[in-house]
Amino acid sequence: MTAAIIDGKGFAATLRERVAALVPAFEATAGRKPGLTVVIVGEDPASQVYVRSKGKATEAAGMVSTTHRLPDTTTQDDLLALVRQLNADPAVDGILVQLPLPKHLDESEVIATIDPDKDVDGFHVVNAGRLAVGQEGFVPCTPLGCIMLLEDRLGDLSGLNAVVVGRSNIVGKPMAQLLLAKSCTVTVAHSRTKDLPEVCRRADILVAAVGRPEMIKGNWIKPGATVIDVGINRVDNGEGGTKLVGDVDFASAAEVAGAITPVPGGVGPMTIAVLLRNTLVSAYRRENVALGKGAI
Ligand SMILES: Nc1nc(=O)c2c([nH]1)NC[C@@H]1CN(c3ccc(C(=O)N[C@@H](CCC(=O)O)C(=O)O)cc3)C=[N+]21
Repeated sequence: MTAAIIDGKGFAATLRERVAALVPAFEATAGRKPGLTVVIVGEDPASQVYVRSKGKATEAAGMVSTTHRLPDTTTQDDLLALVRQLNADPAVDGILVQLPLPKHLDESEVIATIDPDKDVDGFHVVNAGRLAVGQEGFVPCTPLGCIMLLEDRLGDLSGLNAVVVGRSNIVGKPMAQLLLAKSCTVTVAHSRTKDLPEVCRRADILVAAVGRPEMIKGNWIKPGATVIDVGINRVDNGEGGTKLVGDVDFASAAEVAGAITPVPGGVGPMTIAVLLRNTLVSAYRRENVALGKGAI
């Protein structure tokens, strides 16, 4: 193996500490702590695990964590009414509605109802638009975490060829926008892309966000490239249990890449750390407390 392993878990721990260190100054001025409210509908066990770890991380950073657990039988009107109540609550700086929602609920209407200035997930179309035109708003946590890892590793990204594999609204598209804002030459590849391996081999920065376990192989990677694996796929481990793998075939990719994020321990932990960062930023903005540029 030749690639350096990018320690997302360690970077995320440091980011959470930096967020926590900025909470007391907010509290001293605003007279309250930053608050994140998570809404979860239904009993999906994986979602329950994520929501619990978000709650713990929020409290560990010195912020107020509130969780609304709603039953599977919740109606669209009930859910929209809760979101409107949270929009109006001055103690709530961030609202996160855990996705996916049960099938009878309309996700896009729920997201559209969240106040864009409390949308710490960055999923509202207003925030997607702000990102596209370079205005201040909220950027989705996973792609912002990826940019932080890339800049930590490479410094200035300008002029680099970046290939994003995947075009989802929550990762691929915002990732491409962020890389473009950093002056990369950006290609967005997807399931219909012709000769995907050849396109990937042009990348100095390769971001894999397709949701197909171990699809991207070592011989698709330019020697020395930086590989960011956003995939989190639970697969059979061949011993009657399961394991987590990314969208990149780690063993072969690590022979070729200059640096690579592991799964687990790479991008995943960054997502929660950036959520706390966005909540802190929201709190400072909403109370007009100054947070120096580049402070976090
Ligand atoms: N409104 C909304 N916002 C989200 O940000 C959101 C969501 N809904 N729904 C579910 C996905 C998934 N997600 C993850 C967060 C952390 C890890 C994470 O920390 N993963 C660990 C491993 C965790 C494990 O062992 O299962 C790692 O990669 O090392 C993974 C996945 C946020 N999501």
